[in-house]
Amino acid sequence: MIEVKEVEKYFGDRFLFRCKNLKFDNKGLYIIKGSNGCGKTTFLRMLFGKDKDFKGMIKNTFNKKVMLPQQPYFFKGSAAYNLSLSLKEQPLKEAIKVLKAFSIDPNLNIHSLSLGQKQLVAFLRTFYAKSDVLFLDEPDSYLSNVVKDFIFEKIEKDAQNRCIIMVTHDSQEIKNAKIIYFEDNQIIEKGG
Ligand SMILES: Nc1ncnc2c1ncn2[C@@H]1O[C@H](COP(=O)(O)OP(=O)(O)OP(=O)(O)O)[C@@H](O)[C@H]1O
Repeated sequence: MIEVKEVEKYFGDRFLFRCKNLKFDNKGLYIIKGSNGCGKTTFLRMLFGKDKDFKGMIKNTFNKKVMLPQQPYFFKGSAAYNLSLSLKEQPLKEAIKVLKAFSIDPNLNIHSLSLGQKQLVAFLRTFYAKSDVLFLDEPDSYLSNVVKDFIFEKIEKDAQNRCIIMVTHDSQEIKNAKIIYFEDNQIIEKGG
C-alpha cells in the first residue's frame, strides 16, 4: 500500500504540484494522466522512492517494487540477453514467446531494434519481473496499436493480483482503472 498525505513538490523555488490525500491499494490499476510537464514522471519517482525531496508524507509498504522508466537503459548484447538479466527461467520463456509472436528475433542486438521494439523488450523485462508493485512510465511509447492493445490487456488483467501505477496519455481502451489526474497543479483522483 502507498499512502500520500499533504505532499508538495518544488524544484528550487518553482512549485510543481500538491497532493492532499491519495491511497494506492495492494491490488488494482492506477492511471496517472495530465499535460506535458505537469509532473507525472516526478510524482511516479516520488511514489517509487527515487525522489525523496518533497514536503509531506509518502508511506510505501510494498516489499518488492519494479519500475519501467520513460527512457529505459539497455546493456550491450541481444534482446534475449537484456531480458535474461532481469528474468528467471519461466518468465524469460514467456517474454521471449511474446517477442517471437511480434516477429522480433530475440537474438538480434538490442541496439539494432526499432524504438518500439526496444520499448516492448523494456516493458517485458519489467512486467515479468516479480514484484508487489509495478511502476510504468508511458509503457506505450512508440508502440503500434496492436502491441499497445496487447500490453494494456496484460496490464489490466495483471492488476487483479498486484498494484500497477502507470503514466500514460492514452488509456481509452482500459476500463478497470482508477484515474489520477493533474489539474491546476493539484493531483486528484477521479470521483475522489
Ligand atoms: N531534476 C529536475 N530539476 C528541475 N526541474 C525538473 C527536474 N525534473 C523535472 N523537472 C521539471 O519538472 C516539470 C515536470 O517534469 P515531469 O518529467 O515530471 O513531467 P511529465 O508530466 O512527466 O511530462 P511528460 O508528459 O512530458 O513526460 C518539467 O517542467 C521539468 O522540466
